[in-house]
Amino acid sequence: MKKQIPKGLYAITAENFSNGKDNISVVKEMLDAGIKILQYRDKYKTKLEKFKQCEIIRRLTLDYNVFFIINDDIDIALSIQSEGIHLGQDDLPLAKARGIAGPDITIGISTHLPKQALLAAEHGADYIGVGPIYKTFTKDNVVDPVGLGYLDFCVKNINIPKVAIGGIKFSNLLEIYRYNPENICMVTEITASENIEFTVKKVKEAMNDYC
Ligand SMILES: Cc1ncc(COP(=O)(O)OP(=O)(O)O)c(N)n1
Ligand SMILES: Cc1nc(C(=O)O)sc1CCOP(=O)(O)O
Ligand SMILES: [Mg+2]
Repeated sequence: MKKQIPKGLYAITAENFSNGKDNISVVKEMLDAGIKILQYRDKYKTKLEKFKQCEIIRRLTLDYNVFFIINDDIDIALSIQSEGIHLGQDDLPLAKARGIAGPDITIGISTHLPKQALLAAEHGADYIGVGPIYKTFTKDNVVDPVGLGYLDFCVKNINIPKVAIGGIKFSNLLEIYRYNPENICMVTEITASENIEFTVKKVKEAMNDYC
């Protein structure tokens, strides 16, 4: 049976913005700090390297009862039985991904425009990424910031969970929080933090995210 993505803070790995640490050690710090939704994202490793890291992280996420999502690689997601996969507008189409992965896996779809959000919801996505809200340097070839207007549109018109993403920091968190998306995603604010535990706890408290 499909598990529902929990509400709250959503974290993503970014080994190249992790102060020289590898994904595994950053993930351990994130889980100890209380992260409950984690996406594995790595654009520089081979499939085998990603698979090996994901196998380790899968065991950790089961121990910590964390909702684990794999970016891009459906085959890795299926082989380690993650709760979810995340796909972008240039990845495999949602219907094809659903056909391969089956009904019980959560599929998240990145969206940057109202039409993309409406289509993703209509075609059975389990959540949408809404972004980049602000300018971000974490992702190559990223589209221009969509701003708070697009978040407002999604909150008012899309009835599956919305994950606000892109350039979100503790300093602008409350601007996003007042729109009340189900999830707020921070990448480098967490991975590049000198004290991940402190940062995660501070953010979760500000979001009233106590799970
Ligand atoms: C929660 C969330 N939202 C958006 C993205 C971006 O996905 P995509 O457009 O496929 O780009 P890459 O992450 O693959 O570079 C995401 N990963 N997570
Ligand atoms: C991976 C990704 N996808 C985005 C999108 O809008 O689709 S923004 C993004 C990176 C966000 O990183 P940070 O929190 O460090 O700005
Ligand atoms: Mg992708």
